Parts: sequence; structure tokens; C-alpha cells
Amino acid sequence: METILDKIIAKKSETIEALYKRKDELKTIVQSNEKRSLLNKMKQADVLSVIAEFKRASPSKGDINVEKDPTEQAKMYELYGADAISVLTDTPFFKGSYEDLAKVREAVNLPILCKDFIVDKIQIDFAKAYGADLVLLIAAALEDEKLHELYTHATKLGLEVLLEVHNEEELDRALKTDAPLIGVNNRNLKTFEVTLETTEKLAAKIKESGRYMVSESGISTFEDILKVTSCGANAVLVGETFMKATDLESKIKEMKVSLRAEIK
Ligand SMILES: O=P(O)(O)OC[C@@H](O)[C@@H](O)c1c[nH]c2ccccc12
Repeated sequence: METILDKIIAKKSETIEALYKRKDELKTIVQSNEKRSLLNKMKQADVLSVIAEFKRASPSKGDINVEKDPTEQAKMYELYGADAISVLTDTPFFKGSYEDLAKVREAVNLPILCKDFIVDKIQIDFAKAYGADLVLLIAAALEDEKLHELYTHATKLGLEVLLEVHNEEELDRALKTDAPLIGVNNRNLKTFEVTLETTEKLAAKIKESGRYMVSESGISTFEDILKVTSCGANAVLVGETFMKATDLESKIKEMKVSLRAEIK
């Protein structure tokens, strides 16, 4: 059966073809060499790190907030204490773009994650050119060889990688790389089912391996934060809750819990 992940990936071939046509653009963009490391921040942090996402829409939720302006939202995220910003750049399913990424880069000085379904090096080149400091690589979407190739390409360009897994098999594959940042997606990209048990199940192995752990998706309440920090998450990645929040400041601030106190 064709899953939504298959559909997204199939559509990517069109995007990639278009990016190769725009390749010359890359030469004209002046890239800054400023180093903004989420990993270093997480290493030093004794409170939970919060990655706040700019997400207009998604295949599972439809339109989430299509009114919000990336520049303004990014400035609010920074002002209220987010540690990094994730920007969706997929257009067909998430209504994002590299232009959004560039706007967020202009607006803030935080590390920025380019959130996309990366299956080709050219997407990493564009992410870098438009101002990303990190890229997402999704184990479920990549064979081992491709995963290694893209991981190497990103690190060569000076980008950090958030390597996303959803189950133990994917985690084992992720641990064969030396990626220090592992993201556990609580949402199954094939069925859309969301449960924080995913983080709880995989946490021990990630901690044992000495990697840093980001719990992604489906996080909205203080109880959710306690659940993921008590099993060892160093960071959370939050989209919908922040895009819809009426009081964004308190929503972000309530998530900045102490890690020392929570880990048993
Ligand atoms: O809106 P949420 O449930 O807070 O989720 C944010 C983020 O984790 C989610 O957007 C995400 C996680 N992994 C992805 C991979 C591709 C696209 C999107 C995602």
C-alpha cells in the first residue's frame, strides 16, 4: 500500500529536478560562515531545549495556520526563549519554501533547522545557501547508503544533522552513523498515529549510546514535557502547538524545565 511518506518522496523528484535547474543560483548567494550550533547549546544546557517550528500546514492536519508571517513568528520564538527554529521547506504538502527559510534567517540569530524530506544532496546545498545550520535526515525515507552519503555531505558543508527515527530498527541504523543528534518522531509518517510512547520506548538505547535526544511531534502540554524529559529527552521539537498558541510566551516558557531535576 502506498503510504503518505511514499507520496511525499515520489513528489520530491519534481522538486529536485527544479532545484538542479536553479543550481547557478547557489553561486550567487553569499554564505556566512557564522557557526550556530544547536548541539553545543544542548551540551551546555541544564534546561530542556526548545526547537520551535514554523509550520503552515501538514498532510495530517491540513491548514494549521496559514496567516502567520515567518519573520514575525521567528522573532517571537527568539524573544520568548526558543533555542532553535525549524522551518518547513516542503511546498506541496506543508506549504513551506526556501524563501521562508531565508526570511527566518534574516529575522533571528538562532540555529535554524531546514525541515524537509531530503533525498538528494542538492536539497542540502539549497538549505545551506538559504541559511540553515542543521538539516533533518529521516531514516524511514533513506536506505543506509543514501543516509551515509547525505550525512557526509551535510557535515562537509558544516551543517549539523538531526537524524530522525521512529522505531527500533531505524534507531539501530541511525546508531551505525556517528550522528550525535537523534530525533524521535512521535508521529508515524506512514500512518500519522502520534504517541509519546515512541520516545519512551527508544529513550534508553539513545541515552546508552551517548547521543543527544530530541523528542518530536505531538507535544503540547506540561504533562507531555514531563513525560519526555523523565526518560531523558534533551530537547523537544514543537510545531502545531506554537503555531496555534494564543499565549505563545507562556507556552514556550512552561517547556523550559530543568533537566537535572527530571532525569531519574
Ligand atoms: O506539529 P507537531 O506535532 O508539534 O510536530 C512538529 C514536528 O515534529 C513535525 O513537523 C515533524 C517531525 N518530523 C517531520 C518530518 C517531516 C515533516 C514534519 C515533521
